[in-house]
Amino acid sequence: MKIFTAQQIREADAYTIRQTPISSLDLMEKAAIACTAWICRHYSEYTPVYVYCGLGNNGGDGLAITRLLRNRGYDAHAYVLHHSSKASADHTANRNALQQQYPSAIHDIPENGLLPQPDAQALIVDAILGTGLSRPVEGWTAAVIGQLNDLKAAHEVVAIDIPSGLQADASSLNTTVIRADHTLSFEFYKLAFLLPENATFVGDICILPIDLSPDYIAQTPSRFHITDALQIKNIYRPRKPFSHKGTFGHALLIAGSEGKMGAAVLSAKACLRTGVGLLSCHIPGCGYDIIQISSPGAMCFIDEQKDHSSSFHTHIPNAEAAAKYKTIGIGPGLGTAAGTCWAFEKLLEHFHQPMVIDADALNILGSSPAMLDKIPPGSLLTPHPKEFERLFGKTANDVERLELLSANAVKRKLNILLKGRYTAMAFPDGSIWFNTTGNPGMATGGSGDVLTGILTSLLAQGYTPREAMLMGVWLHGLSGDHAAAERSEEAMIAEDIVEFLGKSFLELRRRLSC
Ligand SMILES: NC(=O)C1=CN([C@@H]2O[C@H](COP(=O)(O)OP(=O)(O)OC[C@H]3O[C@@H](n4cnc5c(N)ncnc54)[C@H](OP(=O)(O)O)[C@@H]3O)[C@@H](O)[C@H]2O)[C@@H](O)CC1
Ligand SMILES: Nc1ncnc2c1ncn2[C@@H]1O[C@H](COP(=O)(O)OP(=O)(O)O)[C@@H](O)[C@H]1O
Ligand SMILES: [K+]
Repeated sequence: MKIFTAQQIREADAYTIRQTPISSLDLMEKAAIACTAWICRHYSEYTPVYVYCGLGNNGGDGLAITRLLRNRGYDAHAYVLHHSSKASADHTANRNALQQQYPSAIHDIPENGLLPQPDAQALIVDAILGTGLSRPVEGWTAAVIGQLNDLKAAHEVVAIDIPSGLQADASSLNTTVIRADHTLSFEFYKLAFLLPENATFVGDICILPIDLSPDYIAQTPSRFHITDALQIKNIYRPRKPFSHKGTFGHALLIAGSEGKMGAAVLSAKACLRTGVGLLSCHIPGCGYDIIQISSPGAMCFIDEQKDHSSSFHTHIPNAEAAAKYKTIGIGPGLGTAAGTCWAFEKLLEHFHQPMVIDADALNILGSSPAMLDKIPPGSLLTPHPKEFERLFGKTANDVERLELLSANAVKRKLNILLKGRYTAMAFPDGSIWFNTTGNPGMATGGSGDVLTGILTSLLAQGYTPREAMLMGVWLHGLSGDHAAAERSEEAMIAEDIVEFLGKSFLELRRRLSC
């Protein structure tokens, strides 16, 4: 699914009005019908509704929602805030429609006027400012938003299209923005919804289709995207009847150190459960029994060191030997001992196929930036925000961080993801894809190690690095969702993500047969 900028959304709107029989007012009505239906599904007709409307089309939506809620028996009132000198045409048309049917439902609040004190249990609907925001809010408008935010402890807030004050495509850090519990947005996610710094503004997101022109959507290029099930279904390749273990690649996993063998176990299990043909693990001496007992499907090399690994480079003594392994996954629980750093550098001398680099392997790169230049093009780097910062440096806000992520993916021809609620995946072509599967139950030690195993497995099986990243991150989140559904977000642990990989694959297969 594409993510459009506010400007592109305006163009989609205009294109739809030009190319189809639908008028701009009809489109607003569709949007308002969808929002009203959502509100009616979630709040009883005894809920008083206070709709705060601006003077643009976002306010027009609010006025139409007030009328439609009244039609459904709700005690809804529109408070029109005079933050500007003139109202938009569709705002005025909807004001007139509300005035005609329910004159007592409209309340004008002049600039610097006071807001009403909402009844107990009232729902607040924010239709003050939408994608037409042209500057950060300040003065009276900021004060109004501040007052509404102060009511949040006692009232739920539903934002229409986007929380007022939030910029769709730029950082809104240190500006005044509505703090919504739910955001009902039209047709597309906005980039701002996916940034961690906006989590407290956006709340839960619901995307409501309003039938904007499919032609415009298909023809218009976008740099930002959301991965969806259909796309993953197209990437997924079911196994052929005559395939054998050689068909699905041999992966080498370099992981674990004393006290952190669990990370190696989780990665190895995930790699096996994702379908790799053969898996060899290189681990320190202390981990032999642990890996052999926990993951009997994996083969095992033991390092000469007991507590860390320092000789894994010997598996790839020259370019010919590299061909034995389709890919290498390195990093989970590895540690950053001097011998490990040295062996990693030596490994990169002869291994030039795309590999998966995570955790301590990223930390090693962070403290030795020249090594970054030696990472094979096409490799997958999987930092969480702290590892990202160690690798590429600090940024002032989340939008700048996305740019830094993308710039490195392009410059270094790497596939780099940034983990989070909506993991961002940056590709060498400059595009950025966000993943929506997953849940806070995955915020538990070892979840990332599982992802490394999944990605390593998919690369070994011959998926391209881009396919492996898109599909692996999606599967990882979906398996986390299955684990949470069955075992709760609290009780689920990283191993559960591995256990539910099977259910996720079955779901992919089912979708394939639909
Ligand atoms: N596209 C779609 O798919 C559909 C879009 N629809 C809806 O249209 C919305 C976009 O409407 P829009 O373009 O009229 O802009 P909107 O957000 O109401 O703001 C403009 C007003 O705000 C003002 N203003 C701006 N910044 C300000 C500030 N910082 N502080 C104070 N004032 C500020 C500006 O006034 P001025 O700049 O002149 O002072 C003007 O009065 C969109 O979000 C969605 O809800 C649906 O109805 C149908 C389908
Ligand atoms: N709130 C969340 N919603 C969705 N996914 C999450 C959430 N919290 C964590 N995750 C996922 O869990 C994984 C955690 O990775 P990481 O921090 O590297 O864990 P560890 O180092 O303990 O293995 C990431 O893939 C991340 O996207
Ligand atoms: K709004």
